[in-house]
Amino acid sequence: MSQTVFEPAEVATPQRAVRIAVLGYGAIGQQLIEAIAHEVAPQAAICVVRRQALPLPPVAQTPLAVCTDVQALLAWQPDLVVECAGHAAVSQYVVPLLAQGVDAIVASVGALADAPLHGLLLQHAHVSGALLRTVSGAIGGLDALAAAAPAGLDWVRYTGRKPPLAWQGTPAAQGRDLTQLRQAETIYTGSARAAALAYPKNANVAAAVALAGIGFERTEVQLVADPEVQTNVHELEAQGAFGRLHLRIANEALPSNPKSSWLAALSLTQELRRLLELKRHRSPALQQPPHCCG
Ligand SMILES: NC(=O)C1=CN([C@@H]2O[C@H](COP(=O)(O)OP(=O)(O)OC[C@H]3O[C@@H](n4cnc5c(N)ncnc54)[C@H](OP(=O)(O)O)[C@@H]3O)[C@@H](O)[C@H]2O)C=CC1
Ligand SMILES: O=C([O-])CC(=O)C(=O)O
Repeated sequence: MSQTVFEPAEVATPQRAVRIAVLGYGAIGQQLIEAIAHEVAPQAAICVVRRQALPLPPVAQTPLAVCTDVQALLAWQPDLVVECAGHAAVSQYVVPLLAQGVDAIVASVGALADAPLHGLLLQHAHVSGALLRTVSGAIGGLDALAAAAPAGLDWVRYTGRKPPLAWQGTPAAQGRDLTQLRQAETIYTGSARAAALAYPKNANVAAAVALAGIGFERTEVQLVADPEVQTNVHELEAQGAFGRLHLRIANEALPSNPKSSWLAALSLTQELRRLLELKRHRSPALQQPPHCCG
């Protein structure tokens, strides 16, 4: 018998495989799917949501279904959705899926800087009972920040420092030749809200820090293009009644996208592990071989 994500002894009445929808097949999505198929949930049915209906080869013998619209995805009845496609996919897919009671894990945390969208997500999760999880992504220490917040935080600062190449295609490239940068240049200072909205592919971490700590307006953000660094460096500093926090993390970027850190993909995978574990306790029947859409 092939291996399942759940311990067979713990499964009362096997009925079907857990169905995981993955939004986006880019640098993070491909890492995530490899992890699901090889280790996290080898018997899961996976449906990949793409902008175009391009077929995908199976990963570790797991057939990958492909959907290109929300109606087809809803018809497939996913048990949970993992978003790694960008801010637009949050409103396009996560909102209607949450409304239908589908648990969601969101990597594009910066999308929640759009206050009406954030409100809608929370409302749908509340009404449908679905879980909405955002990831710490490319940073860490958010558990400490969240724990410290109720006791009072005086200030929270986040600095995102990446090589110039990682800022191509962003407002940082306007009026500036990033390839000619010889020293570190601050390309943004301001609130986490404005950072997340202006840099949707680079400031999701700023949004995650804001959500964990003192919110989008009060979280101070600095973004730096730095030719001296080879990694994506994230720094979190905070002071409050608890004491003082300073965390610095130097992340390897994913080979196919210099903007995105490998840790972001690992963090999404870890959140998926946690959610599957929770779902296993809630509905032990989720385990049998898949029946895919697409
Ligand atoms: N929280 C964190 O720490 C981090 C969060 N992120 C978030 O994760 C996202 C994905 O990162 P990454 O994988 O590196 O990015 P990539 O650009 O490598 O991949 C994004 C993928 O999403 C697809 N896509 C884009 N829009 C849609 C849509 N509306 N519907 C379906 N698919 C879509 C793209 O498809 P196509 O090929 O057709 O263009 C592409 O395959 C980022 O945009 C960012 O928002 C990223 C890094 C860190
Ligand atoms: O992956 C990273 O290093 C961080 C990132 O892009 C983001 O915060 O959006």
